[in-house]
Amino acid sequence: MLTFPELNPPTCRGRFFKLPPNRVWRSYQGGRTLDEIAGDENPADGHFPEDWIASLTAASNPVPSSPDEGLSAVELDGKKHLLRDLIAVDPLHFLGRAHLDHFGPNPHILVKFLDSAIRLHFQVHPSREFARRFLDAPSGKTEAYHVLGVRPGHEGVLWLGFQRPPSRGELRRMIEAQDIPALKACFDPVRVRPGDTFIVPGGTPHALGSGLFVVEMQEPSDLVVRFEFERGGYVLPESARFMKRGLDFCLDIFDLAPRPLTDTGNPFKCAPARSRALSAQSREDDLINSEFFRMKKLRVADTVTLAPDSFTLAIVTSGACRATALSSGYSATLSPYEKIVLPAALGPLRLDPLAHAEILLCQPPVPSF
Ligand SMILES: O=P(O)(O)OC[C@H]1O[C@](O)(CO)[C@@H](O)[C@@H]1O
Repeated sequence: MLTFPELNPPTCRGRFFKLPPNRVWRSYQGGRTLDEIAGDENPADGHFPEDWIASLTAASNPVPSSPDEGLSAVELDGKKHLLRDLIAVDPLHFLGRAHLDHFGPNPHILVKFLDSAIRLHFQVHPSREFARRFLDAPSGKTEAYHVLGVRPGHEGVLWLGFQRPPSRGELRRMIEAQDIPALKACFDPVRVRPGDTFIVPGGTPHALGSGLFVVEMQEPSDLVVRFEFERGGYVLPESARFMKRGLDFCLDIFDLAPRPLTDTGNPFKCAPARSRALSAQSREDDLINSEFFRMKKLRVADTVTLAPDSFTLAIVTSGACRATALSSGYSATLSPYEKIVLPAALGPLRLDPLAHAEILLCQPPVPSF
């Protein structure tokens, strides 16, 4: 076990941890909404359109801004520590025995606020199976989006799966020629609204549209094949297109099955699977319960007590509340868009709403998967 002079298990116990903004460089532009949330006097879109939350995953960028880019930090007794280091001194407390035995000393999820000013590059991520078999990586990048907002003046669309898939040869031609109209014609964009949730399995060609503000949850990796080379005036260097493996290797990642969207069904949309009362006026909905991650939505209108069974990331998506760890009395007010890490062994957490609050709970998969 690692030890740090000022970090030891007792200092981590009996409390939860607020996560400050952790902005990450990306090749597309956005981030104005994140600036506004941070209280920036001159909010503006730029190349920091994402906030990586509870991240132990390093960003893979053409020119890294810092070696720790992507890794979340927390403040403890006035000092900043990487969440990775905090978990390393007390992994059993943060993750629990079953998780630790099954997944190792890592929360095994990556969560982000993603705030797009423009449509992202068309891209595809490897599935877990592909990553393990051909990339020597433990995780692929199945991902999910929970839509929080659509900027005024933007349509609010996602491009998910090929509705009219090209053959492998046609796809190679479109990518080599950067025939974007032909690539676009393979998709029917999907209109989205705040509150919608989508899951995008690894292998699915996709792009998030412009003006979206979402909570994105994914397997903990930054593996991406970007098959559109220019967006918003930024041209991706060769090394950032095909994971340095070449186009032919990457064509095997694509799911080329047709993914039709019908009036009654969108194969990527998640219907709330289960809803249960937490108290007289508060509810919990299961949005996603998959082998990759779990996401729940709480609507808190009166006092509730939660007893999470694993490492949990809680994000206030509207309203505000006071959170109290009952084992210690440690408490804090949570405002809109604040996020906290709850160690698996924290014990019961009481939430007293200050204004009707909506809270997303993001968790690793149950270890039996
Ligand atoms: O191509 P870029 O700028 O790295 O963007 C990749 C982004 O796309 C996503 O995979 C969403 O599709 C994000 O998780 C990721 O950060």
